[in-house]
Amino acid sequence: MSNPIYLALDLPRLDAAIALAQKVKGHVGGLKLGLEFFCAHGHHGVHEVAKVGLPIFLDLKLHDIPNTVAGAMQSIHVLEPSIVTIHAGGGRAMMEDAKAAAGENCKVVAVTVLTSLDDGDMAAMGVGGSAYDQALRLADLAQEAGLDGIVCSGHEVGAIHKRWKKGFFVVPGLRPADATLGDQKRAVTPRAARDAGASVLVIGRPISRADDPVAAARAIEATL
Ligand SMILES: O=C(O)c1cc(=O)[nH]c(=O)n1[C@@H]1O[C@H](COP(=O)(O)O)[C@@H](O)[C@H]1O
Repeated sequence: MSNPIYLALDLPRLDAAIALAQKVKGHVGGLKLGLEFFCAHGHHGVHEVAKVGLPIFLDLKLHDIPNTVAGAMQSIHVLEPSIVTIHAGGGRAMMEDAKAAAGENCKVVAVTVLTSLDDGDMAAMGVGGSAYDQALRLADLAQEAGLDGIVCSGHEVGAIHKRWKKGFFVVPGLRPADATLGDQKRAVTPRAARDAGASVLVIGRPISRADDPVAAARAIEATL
C-alpha cells in the first residue's frame, strides 16, 4: 500500500520548502501546497517543488461563483496536480463546474467543515446543528455533485465513508498523541484517521516544525 501521508509545505520560503521535501521524501507519499505557498510562489513554485518527484496536492480551497472557479481550475491544468481542493460551501453548481473543468487524472475534493472549527463556530455562523452534522450534509452534496471526495476531520470520516463507499477522503487536523493542537479544534491521531477510512493524511507542523522532521515523519509512518 502506498504511503497516505501528504506533507503540508506551509513554509514562506521556496528553498526551505524544497529542502524539507527532499529530506522527508522517503517517508511521505505526496506534497501539499496551500495558500501560503501558492500566494508567495505561484506556478513557478509548484513547478520547482514538483521536481522532487512526489505527487502534488494543490490546496487552493476555491470558493466563488461557478464560472470563476471553473476558470481557475482551467488555469491550473498546466501544473498537473493529483488533487485540488474547492469549498463545498460554494454549492452544487460550483462543484459540478469545477469537476467538469478539472484536468485529467486530477481528483477534485471539497472541504466540508474546516478542522479549525467546532460546534460553537457553527452556531456563531448561523449553521444549524453540529460541525459533524454539517460535514455530513456537505459530503452528501459533494457526492451528488459528482466530486471525487471531500476533506473532513477524523471525527466524521468514518460516518461519511459508510455513506460514500467509493469516495476519496482527505483528512487534515492530525496530531500524534503528545502534540500541541495549535489552531486545530477537531483533531485526531493519524492512525485513528487511517482506521476510520481516510485515503490521504495531511500533516504539516508535526513534521515541518519538528526538531528532526525526518524522525517525526518516520515515527508517524510507523504508527500506521
Ligand atoms: O484542505 C486542507 O488541507 C485543510 C482543511 C482543513 O479543514 N483543515 C486543515 O488544516 N487543512 C490544511 O491541512 C494542513 C494542516 O496543517 P497542520 O495543522 O500544520 O498539520 C494545513 O495546510 C491546512 O491548510
